[in-house]
Amino acid sequence: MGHLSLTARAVSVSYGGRAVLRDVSIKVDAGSRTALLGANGSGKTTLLRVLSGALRPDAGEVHVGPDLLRHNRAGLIAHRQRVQLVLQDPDDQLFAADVTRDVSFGPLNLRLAEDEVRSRVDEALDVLGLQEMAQRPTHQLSFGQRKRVAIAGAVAMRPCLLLLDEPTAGLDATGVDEMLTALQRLEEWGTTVVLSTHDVDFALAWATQVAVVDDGRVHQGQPHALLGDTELLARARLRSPWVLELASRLGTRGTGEPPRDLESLVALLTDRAPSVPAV
Ligand SMILES: Nc1ncnc2c1ncn2[C@@H]1O[C@H](COP(=O)(O)OP(=O)(O)OP(=O)(O)O)[C@@H](O)[C@H]1O
Repeated sequence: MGHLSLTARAVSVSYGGRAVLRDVSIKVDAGSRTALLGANGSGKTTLLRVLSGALRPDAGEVHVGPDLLRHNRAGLIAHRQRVQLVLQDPDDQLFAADVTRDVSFGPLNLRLAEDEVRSRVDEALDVLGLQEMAQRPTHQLSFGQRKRVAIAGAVAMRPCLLLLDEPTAGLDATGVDEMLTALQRLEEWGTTVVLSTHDVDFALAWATQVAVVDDGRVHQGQPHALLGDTELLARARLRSPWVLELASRLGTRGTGEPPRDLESLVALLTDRAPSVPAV
């Protein structure tokens, strides 16, 4: 396998005459961790669909490494063997009776030999930490587990690039930790991951490069530079990272000792008065 870069150049998409992406360019470096950030409805899914080949843009081009994505049958088959998109809602993707059958679907469709299918499915379940659930009916799994099964289905296709639409949305803290472990293993396994999120703090903790969707345009850069640009974040209807928010609140409070108890810290961050005055 091995990492490959993914590039979109001058991409525009409109739905019914309404522009969602306007002359957008983005470069996902081979081996990077790229977070695509934007508010609800900003166009993240649309861009991921363009990158995956599922949506043909009105204008612009997509390249994997040096190869141009062509929207004919052969071009799309070749592209999908390298780039896989996992949808936000696992229930849009899972349909087989149990986990193994679901994850086998893609490799079986490639008409691979039985041994090869089995080895790909084992590998995908292992990377996603799902071996113990291999025989379980998918509908009995938790939402977070179903999300990982959907990713395993894409991983079984052995893509170089994995596009994950909101992989942490709707997960509790344990689910997010399990997803982070899976992302780490995918990276070690040689897959470059691009994910969409509106969680600025998650992007700051995970990504090596970020792209912010703002009114049909995409701004790309280093996480610390872009996510420190509070004007851009406000325009894109995204929250500032909590560390910046805390630092700014502490700054306006003068040079005294910062509060150490949770209640006073929450009060500092939210303007909510503590029930017991902080000393
Ligand atoms: N097939 C479609 N036909 C018409 N409009 C669409 C279609 N798909 C998306 N849109 C519209 O395009 C805009 C961008 O949608 P998109 O799903 O790409 O945003 P998003 O950033 O992924 O949103 P969310 O965070 O809510 O998933 C939205 O206003 C949406 O309603």
